[in-house]
Amino acid sequence: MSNVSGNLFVIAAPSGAGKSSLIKALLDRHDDGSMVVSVSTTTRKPRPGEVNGVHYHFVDEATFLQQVEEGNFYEWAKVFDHYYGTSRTVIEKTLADGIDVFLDIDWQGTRQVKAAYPGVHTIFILPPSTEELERRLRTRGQDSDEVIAKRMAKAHHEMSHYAEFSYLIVNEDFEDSVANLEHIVMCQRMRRSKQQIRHREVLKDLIQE
Ligand SMILES: Nc1ncnc2c1ncn2[C@@H]1O[C@H](COP(=O)(O)OP(=O)(O)OP(=O)(O)O)[C@@H](O)[C@H]1O
Ligand SMILES: Nc1nc2c(ncn2[C@@H]2O[C@H](COP(=O)(O)O)[C@@H](O)[C@H]2O)c(=O)[nH]1
Repeated sequence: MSNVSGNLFVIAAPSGAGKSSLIKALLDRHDDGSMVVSVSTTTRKPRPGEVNGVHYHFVDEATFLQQVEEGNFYEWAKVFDHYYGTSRTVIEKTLADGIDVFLDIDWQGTRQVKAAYPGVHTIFILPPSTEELERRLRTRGQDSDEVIAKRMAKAHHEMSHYAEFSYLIVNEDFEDSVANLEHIVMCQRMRRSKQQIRHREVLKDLIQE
């Protein structure tokens, strides 16, 4: 990917730790169109209130696998028995337009993104405890006991990958966590714009000579 000017951020966490809520809160604070969350494609069935094209692009398995064959995904993985993937063209176009992009994906997808785009900023969200994680999944009230049990059974494995990420946030107090996430994002934005100013200065000098 060349001439990329937006920043790419991956946020991963065990299911229920709060990553979608944190991304949403950050986007609500910065509603100027400078950052977006990528809408993934999935074979999972919509939860009550989930809207096709807003929360996910909901497709059947055959459609998903055809898109895999066609190379449409930037990354994809099977998570909790369902397929999930990130659209390649949307990511590349949004970044090229100078917009920061958040990917709410699992550790398998994160590995693929790191391999494709080493400049990605990776953030892992931890719950304060296993008990609190389960409480959050239950109070979210959107998954059956069976689904919650499956997600809790996979939580420790997901968390065992935390060291593959550049930043860790323990999501205990929600507002503190949003502030930490915002701090990481703003620091990376500033770094990127300083780099771009420096590149422009160097190019100007070189072209004048
Ligand atoms: N710091 C927090 N304290 C208390 N509750 C929280 C906190 N952060 C998030 N929650 C709540 O926990 C529940 C799970 O959050 P959320 O849906 O954002 O998790 P997630 O990591 O995106 O899960 P999934 O991977 O399944 O999509 C939600 O009901 C949310 O309001
Ligand atoms: N590798 C990918 N993982 C994804 C993607 N979209 C979501 N996810 C992860 O799946 C689980 C479950 O999500 P849920 O909405 O069913 O609760 C969670 O860890 C997500 O981060 C994706 O495009 N690629």
